[in-house]
Amino acid sequence: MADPIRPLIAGNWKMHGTGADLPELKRIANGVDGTKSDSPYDAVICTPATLIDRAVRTVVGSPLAIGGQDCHHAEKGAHTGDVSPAMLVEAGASYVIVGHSERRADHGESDADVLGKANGAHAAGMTAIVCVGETREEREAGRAEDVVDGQLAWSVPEDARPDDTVIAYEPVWAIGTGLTPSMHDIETMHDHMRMQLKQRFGSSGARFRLLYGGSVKPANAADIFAISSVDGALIGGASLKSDDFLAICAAMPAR
Ligand SMILES: O=C(CO)COP(=O)(O)O
Repeated sequence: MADPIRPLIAGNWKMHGTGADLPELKRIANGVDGTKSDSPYDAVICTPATLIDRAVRTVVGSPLAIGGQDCHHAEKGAHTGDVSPAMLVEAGASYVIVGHSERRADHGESDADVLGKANGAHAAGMTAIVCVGETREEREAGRAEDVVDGQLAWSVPEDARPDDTVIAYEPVWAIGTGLTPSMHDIETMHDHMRMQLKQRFGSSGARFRLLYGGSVKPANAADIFAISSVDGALIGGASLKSDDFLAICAAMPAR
C-alpha cells in the first residue's frame, strides 16, 4: 500500500496581522507538534506580505512554515503594488495561497490568472495552495462539481506535482459564515476532486493534498479530519488565535 498522505494544516490570516500578533504566532509555533521530521502533519501560517520576514524570524527552529496569500506571476517588472514569488521566497515564504475566492471576487482573478500565479510560485520554488469552490447559487443550481472541475482544470498547472501543489476546496458560502457543508457533501466533493486529479495526472493524482476550508473550528475539526479524502484544512478566522489553531491541529488523527 502507498504511504499515507501527510496532512497539511494551513492558516490564512487574510488582512489581519501586525507586529502585535507575533507573540500569538510564536505560541502557534511552539504548540505545533514535534519536529519537521516527526510531526504527524505539516503546518503553515500564511501572513500578510508585510509580516512574512518577521514571522519567519519569530518561528525559526519550529516546524511551522510561513506562507504568502497571493503573488504576481512574474519574477519582477513594472507592476505597481504587486509582490513577486521571488520576493516572497526571499522573505522566507515556502507556500503561497493562489486563487482564494476573496481574490477571485475582489480583484476579478480568472482561472488563467490563478494558473499564472501557481506557475510563478513553482518557478520560485514555493508550494502553491490553489483554492477552488462554488458559490451558494452554484451549489443550489446543482453545479458545484462542474464549477470545481473547471477551476481545477484551468487553474492547476499541467506539470503540477503533489510536492509543489496543494488543492484547497473552499465553498465560498462557508467562508467566514459559520456554515459548513454536511460531512457527506465534503466527502463527496473531495472524492470527486480526487477522481478528477487521478484522471488528469495518473498515479500522482492520488497524492495531491486536498484541504477543506470554510468555517473550520475546534468544534468541527475532528469530524472533518475523519473524512479519509480530507488531507488537512485551510483555516481563516480560527488561525488567528493560537488556542483555536492548536486545538484544530490536535484534532488531526495519526495516519
Ligand atoms: O477563507 C478561508 C481560508 O482561506 C476560510 O475562512 P474561515 O475559516 O474564517 O471561514
